[in-house]
Amino acid sequence: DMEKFIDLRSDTVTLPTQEMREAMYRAEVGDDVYGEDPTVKKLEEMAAEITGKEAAMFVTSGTQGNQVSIMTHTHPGDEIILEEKSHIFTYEVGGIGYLAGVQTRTIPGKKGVMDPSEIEAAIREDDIHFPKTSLICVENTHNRAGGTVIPLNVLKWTYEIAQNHGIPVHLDGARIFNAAIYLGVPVKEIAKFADSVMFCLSKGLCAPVGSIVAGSREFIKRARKFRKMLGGGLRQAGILAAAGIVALEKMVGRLKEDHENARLLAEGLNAIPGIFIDMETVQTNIVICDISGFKINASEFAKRLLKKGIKINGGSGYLVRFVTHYGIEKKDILKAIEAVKEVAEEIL
Ligand SMILES: Cc1ncc(COP(=O)(O)O)c(CN[C@H](C(=O)O)[C@H](C)O)c1O
Repeated sequence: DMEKFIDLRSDTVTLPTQEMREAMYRAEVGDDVYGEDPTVKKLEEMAAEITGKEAAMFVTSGTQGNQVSIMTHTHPGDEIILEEKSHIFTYEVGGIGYLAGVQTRTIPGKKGVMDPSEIEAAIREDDIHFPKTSLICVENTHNRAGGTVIPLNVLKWTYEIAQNHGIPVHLDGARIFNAAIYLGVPVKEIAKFADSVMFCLSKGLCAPVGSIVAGSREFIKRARKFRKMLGGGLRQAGILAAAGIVALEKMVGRLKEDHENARLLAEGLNAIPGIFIDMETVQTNIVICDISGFKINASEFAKRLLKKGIKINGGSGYLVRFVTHYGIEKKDILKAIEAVKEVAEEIL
């Protein structure tokens, strides 16, 4: 059973709180395809206000939110600029090619952050041979870089370059609330440097399902049709949106505990011979470790930790990710550090 494991695979594993379950049970609902679900509408209005956008739309997942945003911003045959290890490029099943029909121009980021001058250099000029660059995607926090935050001045600079070229910016803000807590600013101070923003209710904020896309009224109107096309037109979705409302009202402030737990974990792991962590990347709730010093890969390492009651994702490489979240307490962090120490002693 899940209970006996300390699950550090992802913040996607968070379970809904009792308060969310009660709100879901009591939710006032209607047919959201007709725009008649009062709870979905309330969530969308809250999300628009929080992001400082004109409108917002409930979507079934972060992936659906990113895909629908890209379909809305672009035309088939366009080129989009995004970071080479971004979620949109790495983990969305090639959806942007299949659904939006766009090609990608990836740029290697530093700690997940693309250099705005490299973005500008990648924008296509007007030439009979060239596709049009029609979107720039940024990810904040950046998952594979270790949950790193884009400095606000860099995000502003990126947005100014995009605006100078008449190109929209989409912000994959799956963990934008983590970024806002880290920076000590309201979410809208980040979201103002993007035309569309996606954020997840179902990760650190603990809702069982769903994400939000926010943008101009006109953008959301068109995005709603692409969502419908993908089968995302939901009926009495207020059952799900009710949990999202609790997430936004009650679960944001506590994210700093996840950040403190990640820092505690990183400091403990980094002291173990065979593990290397770039502590500058430990900013929010994700810890990426290089275990090549153990001479076993991520899958073998994950297997050994599983035997000690710790769940992390495997993989063929030598980078492993630990993610802290609502279900993880300080005692679990200390147990995880002990378990890794035992694995290190078995190996070294
Ligand atoms: C930056 C970012 N943007 C989008 C998504 C997609 O969200 P979902 O489609 O899983 O709701 C994720 C999920 N990330 C998940 C995780 O981290 O465990 C997996 C990798 O898909 C994400 O990290």
